[in-house]
Amino acid sequence: MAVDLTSTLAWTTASGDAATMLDELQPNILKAHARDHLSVLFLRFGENRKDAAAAKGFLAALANQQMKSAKTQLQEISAFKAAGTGGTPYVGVGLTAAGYHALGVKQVPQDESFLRGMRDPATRQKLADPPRSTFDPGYHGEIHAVVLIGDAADGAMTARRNEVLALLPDSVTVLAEEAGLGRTNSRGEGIEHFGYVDGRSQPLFLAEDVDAEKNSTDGINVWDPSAPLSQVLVADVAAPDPAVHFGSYFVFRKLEQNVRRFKQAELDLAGALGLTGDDRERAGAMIIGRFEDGTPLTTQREDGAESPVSNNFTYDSDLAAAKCPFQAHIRKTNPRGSGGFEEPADERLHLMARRGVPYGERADDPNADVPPAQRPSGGVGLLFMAFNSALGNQFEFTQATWADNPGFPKAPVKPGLDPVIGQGPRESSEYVPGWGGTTTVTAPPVPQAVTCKGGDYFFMPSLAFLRSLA
Ligand code: HEM
Ligand SMILES: [Mn+2]
Repeated sequence: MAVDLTSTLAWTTASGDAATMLDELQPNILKAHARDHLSVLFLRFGENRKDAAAAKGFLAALANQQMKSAKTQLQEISAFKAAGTGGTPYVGVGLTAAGYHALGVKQVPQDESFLRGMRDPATRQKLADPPRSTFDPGYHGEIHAVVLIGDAADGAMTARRNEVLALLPDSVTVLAEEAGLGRTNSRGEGIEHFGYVDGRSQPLFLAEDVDAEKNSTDGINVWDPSAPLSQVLVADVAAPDPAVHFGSYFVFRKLEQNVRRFKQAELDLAGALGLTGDDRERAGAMIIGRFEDGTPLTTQREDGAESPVSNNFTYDSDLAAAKCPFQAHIRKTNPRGSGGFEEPADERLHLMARRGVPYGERADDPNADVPPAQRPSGGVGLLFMAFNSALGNQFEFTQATWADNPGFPKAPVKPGLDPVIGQGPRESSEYVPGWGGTTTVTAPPVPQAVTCKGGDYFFMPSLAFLRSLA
């Protein structure tokens, strides 16, 4: 039976075409792979025919020797849960449209944004991206491929990275390498550099994951995180059998975080809204939409909602944004049915599988109450990564039509840009200082503290395609 893309997949009982699909799909797409230690290598292939052959040999060797399937990843997770058995490192590979061209592969994934690439002026304009010349040097030129090597442990990741590098032919250049380093708060939840729990809200593609969410977190009866496979998987047209060989479009963005500026902005907003004492923490929550510990601002006026971090909420009891501002990052990027421009079912289609990892080292504790001057102003950030089945309707839509659009969501007053990731001119926004109150205060714009320093669009093909290159 053909792979049913219209719903979630029960992987433990998958058979036939669905089982083959899992055997040939890369890990980390349907479910996040452990990757607190991550190396991201950006590659460029050589120019001539011989170089293309060498690059193909490299990709096939990676698939044959270093990569595992989505199926194996899921089995490893089960084994770990059952017996604590450790898993193997993740190796993932993606190609840009230019990469397919350089390899001389005729069948190329056809997503329009992918074909244009992130370097294209039209893409840059659409996303309101800074000029490519301001990106880190490794991202100035044409990128052909990305290789991700990830593991829970540094040692295993580094060993695997060195094995991957040893396979590289001389004609393949490493243009850039990023080092992802996961961070956790005192409860062991993953956080980003501004100090907030991240990676919590995700579309879930596996029926088993939806069940786990239902039974071992705050539930799924208010916000249903399930998403059909069609929201992440795409037939791999270059593979031997696109009916069972699938891949996914992969967005990578190196987003530098000026933590000092952001933490100052939290203080400034608390001041502008007249928040006092512990309640000053609410300023940052108004920017993100969750408190640092992940407590959703729309459900609670203070932090402390117990672990596991809640995700079973919508904005239905907060349609006037008296609790959580319209412009808060998580309300802009997932209005949960309250955006006002689309039917809730259509609005959900913009969600993507986020797989980001922080990068950069710092001396201070992100959650400590220290003056902004003691915070890093550069050198740290988020390696934003996400899997999409349609870049234009997911990542690009979220960035351009939601985050960068001052008129989203539909509201009595213009919400303004997403204070975290919005790109473009910022104007003042409205806030309700008293949680659930009626009085509104206008505060100056939160300054931009996230800057894109690199990135591209890739397709992460099936293992069958990669092996077929030999
Ligand atoms: C440095 C940049 C960024 C930071 C610091 C950041 C931070 C966060 C945090 C703290 C959360 C809440 C945790 C969670 O619900 O998982 C979150 C959620 C989210 N972010 Fe970001 N983010 C960044 C970039 C982006 C970008 C570039 C996009 C997309 C264009 C994005 C889209 C989302 C989405 C869709 C959610 C989930 C919202 C929900 O379902 O409630 N983020 N982000
Ligand atoms: Mn704080």
